[in-house]
Amino acid sequence: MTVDLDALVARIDLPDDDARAAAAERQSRLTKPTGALGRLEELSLWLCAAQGVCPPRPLERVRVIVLAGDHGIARTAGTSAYPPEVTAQMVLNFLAGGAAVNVLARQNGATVRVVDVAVDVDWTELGASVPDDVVRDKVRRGSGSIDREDAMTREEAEAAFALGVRIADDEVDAGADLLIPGDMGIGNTTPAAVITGLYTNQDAASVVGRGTGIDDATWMRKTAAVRDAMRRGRAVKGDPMALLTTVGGADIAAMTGLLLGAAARRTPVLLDGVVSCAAALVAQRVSFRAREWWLAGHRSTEPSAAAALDRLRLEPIVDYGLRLGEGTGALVALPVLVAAGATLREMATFDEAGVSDREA
Ligand SMILES: Cc1cc2ncn([C@H]3O[C@H](COP(=O)(O)O)[C@@H](O)[C@H]3O)c2cc1C
Ligand SMILES: O=C(O)c1cccnc1
Repeated sequence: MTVDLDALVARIDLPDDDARAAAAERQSRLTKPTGALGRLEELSLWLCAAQGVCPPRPLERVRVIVLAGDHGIARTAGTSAYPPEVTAQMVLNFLAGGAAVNVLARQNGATVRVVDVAVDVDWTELGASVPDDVVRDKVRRGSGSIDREDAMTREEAEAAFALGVRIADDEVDAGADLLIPGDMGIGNTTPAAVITGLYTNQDAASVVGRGTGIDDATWMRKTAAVRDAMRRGRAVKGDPMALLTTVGGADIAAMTGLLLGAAARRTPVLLDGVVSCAAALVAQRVSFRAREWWLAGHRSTEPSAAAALDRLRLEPIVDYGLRLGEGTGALVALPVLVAAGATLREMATFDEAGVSDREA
């Protein structure tokens, strides 16, 4: 199967400027001093533009899609503070509802879907029973050690990417009105740093962070691995699918497809941490319009997240020192976006409430 990127790009439009203008006009008539709701006003305009309607509809079916995959670099170079088997164990934790993403989703009335894109496990061997819809579309077991070999074949990258697009389509068809990309994969901050380093023109040391909490010696190994992978990836920077193949990972390829698929379906996205920001950088290389459908939920403490957000020109909604992934940062930001929509939708206008507007 090959992915027709041109056809996908052709389906990506810009959000609705008329709805945005109507939102700005309505904001100016609400019972508050002009501009007094600060960034909530800006977010409400964005939501109207993305939904193509003013006032905005309540967000009723927010879906977190956790894309799980392992990364060979965690085994060969030991770039994580935690062992690789945690990826599969956490997938089971997500399914049982015990992870941070489950708790935060429940708090917000959002739901979580987990997809095994490339977890390095055979579930039956492990003696675990995993629902068919979680494993059905698995692309491979783990991704290659990107400091020395490709993450996967081009065919696998395209299959993973197409899976992401398909997930976006399925979710939107099922009524999703906001998508949150979540990541789970020990070692995944390494390919995220590689991609971000390449697309923001920074060296390895500037984009490598502490991930799950690595010590100095591990940081040095991780930085060397990122440097080597960046060397391998530099030549294919201009070809997003080749970049994903060479130094990405199947889960990151799927996330890239998900972000573009959401844009093609005119569906807003709240980005999360380093992995979704790296996928967003790749997706932006495919379509510059796609970015207009995304908001940055939060600024992770990882240096590559800040670099990527800067390049994407996205100002995060919250900056709470989170460094977890899974979609958690986006879920912490979600109530702010919900509040922005609610004020624009539900506040009385000066006319309705009989409140005197400012003198013209
Ligand atoms: C228990 C646990 C739960 C997690 N949930 C998300 N991550 C996050 O941390 C990992 C990336 O960091 P690094 O590159 O340093 O391995 C990914 O699994 C990411 O999803 C977790 C990590 C752990 C250990
Ligand atoms: O902020 C993130 O997204 C992050 C940080 C560390 C590990 N995993 C994810």
